[in-house]
Order: sequence, then structure tokens, then C-alpha cells
Amino acid sequence: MNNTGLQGLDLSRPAFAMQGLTKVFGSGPSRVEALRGVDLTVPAAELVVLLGPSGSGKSTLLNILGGLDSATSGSLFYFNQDLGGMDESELTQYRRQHIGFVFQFYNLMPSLTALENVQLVTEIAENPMDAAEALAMVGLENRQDHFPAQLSGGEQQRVAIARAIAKRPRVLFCDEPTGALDSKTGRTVLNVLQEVNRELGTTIFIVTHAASTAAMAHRVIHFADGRISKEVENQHVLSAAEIDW
Ligand SMILES: Nc1ncnc2c1ncn2[C@@H]1O[C@H](COP(=O)(O)OP(=O)(O)OP(=O)(O)O)[C@@H](O)[C@H]1O
Repeated sequence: MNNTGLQGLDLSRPAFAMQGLTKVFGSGPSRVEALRGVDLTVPAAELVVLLGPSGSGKSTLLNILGGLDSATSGSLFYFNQDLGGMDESELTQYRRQHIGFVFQFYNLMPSLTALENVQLVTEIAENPMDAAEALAMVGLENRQDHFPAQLSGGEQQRVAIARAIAKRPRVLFCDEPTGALDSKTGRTVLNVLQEVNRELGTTIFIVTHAASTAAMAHRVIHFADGRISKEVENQHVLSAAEIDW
């Protein structure tokens, strides 16, 4: 891997460690304190669920951890690397080589097949999976040549997950991945995310309004008003199939 600015990643350290992280949007009367001092340590290969009311700062934190936005103050480390101190080109390398995103809406290219949508990423990644292998991991080996319009919502989300994991990211950020799905389909998607976590050791963050999802997490972070209000490490992790929706 050519990780400009990310050489010598010390994998014995936690995947993320942050202290006093704040984020302020705007100024004057439009000033919003989206994060008001977040302290959090997440070991690698954990599946983390973030819960909390609308506007409590969950997406803001995800965007900062994913290198899409920067914090206003506080420290943020990715393993032994100072994420807060990275310049634009280092952040681009970080996003490109280390991070995958899955959003509520799948953002697939409608004119490309499932396989071609995944290949968009595998063609530019440095050490990708085979696109067909990524689709097989999400149970879509028989849907490779279908266009998004020919796939159900859950299948489209699984293509989006295949696209995100095909570059073998160390971390996957999922913002409301089941938000547009019914509960049965949502469960299938959560099951796929859990398998990715177990089989590839990918550190996964899931932001959700579905509180029952917490039972499948190693760590549950409750957000309120820009802060962590409660953090729970589950002693017993349920499989997605066992979750009570
Ligand atoms: N780009 C921005 N400019 C100004 N304010 C913002 C911006 N992004 C988020 N905010 C504000 O920051 C606060 C936290 O928003 P955030 O999206 O992180 O919350 P959330 O917990 O993810 O909410 P939801 O569950 O509704 O997605 C909110 O008050 C929001 O209005």
C-alpha cells in the first residue's frame, strides 16, 4: 500500500482514540455546537453502534472519523496517526485506502450493472478484492448483471456494501444503512455487515435509529446533545438474525 502520510501504522493501537473532540458549525446567531467534547476509544475490529436523537451529532462524528470533515478542537488518532494533523493529500489517501462509506441511499450508478458499480472502485483501489468476490460476500453472486432498477432496496444496499468493502477498507462507516428498508430486509443488510466484521476484521460503525441494533454491537455509544451520554460494551453479542425488531 502506498499510504502517503500513513506509513508505519501501529496496529497494536486502538483504531480510533479521541479526546475532547468538538465541532462548531457557523458563527454568530447561526453557530451550532454539533460536538461538545467527545472522548472515545475504539479497538480495531469492533462493531460499534451509535444511537441518539436527531441532531445529537452522530453523523458529524462519523464524517470527522471518516476524513470528510475536520474537528474544531480536540485530538483524534487513527492507530498511531494524528488524523487531526493530516493535510488534504494525506486525508485523501486515508479516505481512499482505509475507509469505506455506506449511506441510507445507495448512490449506485443506474446505467451500470451491479458488477460494474463495484468495479468502479476496484479499478482504482490499490489492493482490491475481485468485484465478483465482493458481490458473493453479500450474497449477490446471482445478481451481478442486474441494473439497480432491477434490484430490491435491500439488494441495492448490499451492492453498495460490496462496493464499499471491495477495496478492503480497515474501517466501514454506515450512516443509517437500514433507514430506507423494511425490518426483514434491514436484518439481511445488518447480517451482511456483521459477516464483514467477523470475516474481514473490518472495524464497523453503524449510525441508526433502530435501537434494537445495539444488541449486535460490541460497543454501543449513546449520543445526546453533542456528547456521549452512555457507552456500553456488550458482554454477549447477538447475531443479526437474533435481533428483536
Ligand atoms: N454542515 C452543517 N452546517 C451547519 N450545521 C450543521 C451542519 N451539519 C450538521 N449541523 C448541525 O449539527 C448538529 C448535529 O447534526 P448531525 O447531523 O451530526 O446529527 P445526527 O445525530 O446525525 O442527526 P440525525 O439522526 O438526524 O441524522 C445539528 O444541530 C445539525 O443541524
